[in-house]
Amino acid sequence: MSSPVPVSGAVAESSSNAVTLSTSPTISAHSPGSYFGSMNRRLTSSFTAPPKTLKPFNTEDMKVLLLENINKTAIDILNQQGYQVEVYKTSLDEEELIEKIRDVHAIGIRSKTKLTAKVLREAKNLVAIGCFCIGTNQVDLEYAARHGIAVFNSPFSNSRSVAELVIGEIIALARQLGDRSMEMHQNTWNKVSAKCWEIRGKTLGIVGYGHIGSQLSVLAESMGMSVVYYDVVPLMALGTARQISTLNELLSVSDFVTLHVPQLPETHNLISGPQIAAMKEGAYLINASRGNVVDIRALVNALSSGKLGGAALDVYPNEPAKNGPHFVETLNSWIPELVKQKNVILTPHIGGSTEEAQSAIGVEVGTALTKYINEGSTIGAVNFPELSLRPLSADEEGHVRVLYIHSNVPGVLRTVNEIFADHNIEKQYSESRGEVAYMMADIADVTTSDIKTLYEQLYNTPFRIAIRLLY
Ligand SMILES: NC(=O)c1ccc[n+]([C@@H]2O[C@H](COP(=O)([O-])OP(=O)(O)OC[C@H]3O[C@@H](n4cnc5c(N)ncnc54)[C@H](O)[C@@H]3O)[C@@H](O)[C@H]2O)c1
Ligand SMILES: O=C(O)CC[C@@H](O)C(=O)O
Repeated sequence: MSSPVPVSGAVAESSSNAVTLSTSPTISAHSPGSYFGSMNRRLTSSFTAPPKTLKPFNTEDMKVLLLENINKTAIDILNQQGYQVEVYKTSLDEEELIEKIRDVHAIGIRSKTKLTAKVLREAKNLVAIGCFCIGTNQVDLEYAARHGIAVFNSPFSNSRSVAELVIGEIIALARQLGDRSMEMHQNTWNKVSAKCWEIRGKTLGIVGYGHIGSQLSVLAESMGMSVVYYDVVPLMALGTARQISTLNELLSVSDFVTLHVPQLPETHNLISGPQIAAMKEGAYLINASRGNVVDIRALVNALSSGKLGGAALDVYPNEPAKNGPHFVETLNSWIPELVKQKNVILTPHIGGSTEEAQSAIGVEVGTALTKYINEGSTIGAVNFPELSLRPLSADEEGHVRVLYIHSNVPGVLRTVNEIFADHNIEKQYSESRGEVAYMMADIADVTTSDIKTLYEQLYNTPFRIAIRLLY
């Protein structure tokens, strides 16, 4: 544990409850030294008293790594907190990632960065992960939860962008726009109408009627399509759409089939040879969900045999970590065959890549990260119990907020409340999710020396996964 040293004058001045405790630059939320320090930040309060400045650590010690070209809105939010923010436009390969992640308290990624157990094992200081996207399959969520790392995402900020892309692709496939445009770029005039269709009156089959699927349903109906959908749970139909009880039935009645399911073991190769065989002759397949939802070899066979009239793919089993000439055979062995097929639109995972979506995601996930780091709020976490307490106000002197992540076993609250016994517990809230539970508590009548004792006692409890004390 680092030995207490006086806080700097600037911080002491800015905070009414500055204490003579500080931290080393290697501050860690998982070690007893981690809660020492100070934080110069104002919290909003629902009370008339001015907000209290919580001081979990020196903000300049807080290191955030942002990968994959995360939007400026997020960078601004994190910079405004005074964190040290390091930004990369691309993902990092595993070796570089392990090197970088050792040092940081929070990391922001999109869909390319694989935060596996192997990588997370090295992330000794990591408190939070922000997935600046919808999908969280790139993170080992369970490992993260078991090691006290909260994961946040943006569940619907890019849904509209994906739905609009799919609408564009439905028309582009029906009119063979990709091929006509490519021919013109190669100086070939090829005016044809054979197998080109209006979309009015055609049936769109949506697999997965969640945020994206249901948004798409509304757009497609407004253009005169009939919509059917298949989902593993019963869901309210929007407009005149109709839920269908089996995937095979949906496949057999749809002119266009579009996939909007998450990456799960059950959705791996959800569409393969037998499912394609169940589709209508000349139908079209669109996949903007995750790459391994479609068996691409089976798709290539169906395109070359003429069974399918075309396909649009935005996602692939293996995707390059950065822009450039990387969509080649060494990435996925079927690429040379796929790119030869007629009426196939291939896009580089851009479903959610619009200015609107990226800016909204930056705000949403950037804010969730700061609220967790500064206040302990886990609202919006995908692997943690969701909890929040109102911020402390400035007139609440001598208070400490305890954030205690622990194994979900009997007897924890009894033990913890014995540790709190000499103090008034003003608020306490606990929630579990699977094997992990999270307790937030605001404790009154706490002196500076109590903080250290409280921390040490909590640290030594057998159920502890991670602790932070904000004061
Ligand atoms: N291409 C892109 O840029 C892009 C952008 C955003 C999201 N996505 C992907 O799209 C997926 C869907 O996004 P969403 O926001 O609509 O998710 P969502 O969670 O709102 O909806 C998913 C729906 O799929 C259903 N589902 C799950 N398993 C199923 C199965 N086996 N068969 C049928 N339905 C099943 C769920 O019940 C749910 O209703 C995301 O998980 C993400 O992987 C891709
Ligand atoms: O922006 C990305 O990289 C991912 C987009 C999308 O697949 C998502 O999961 O939101």
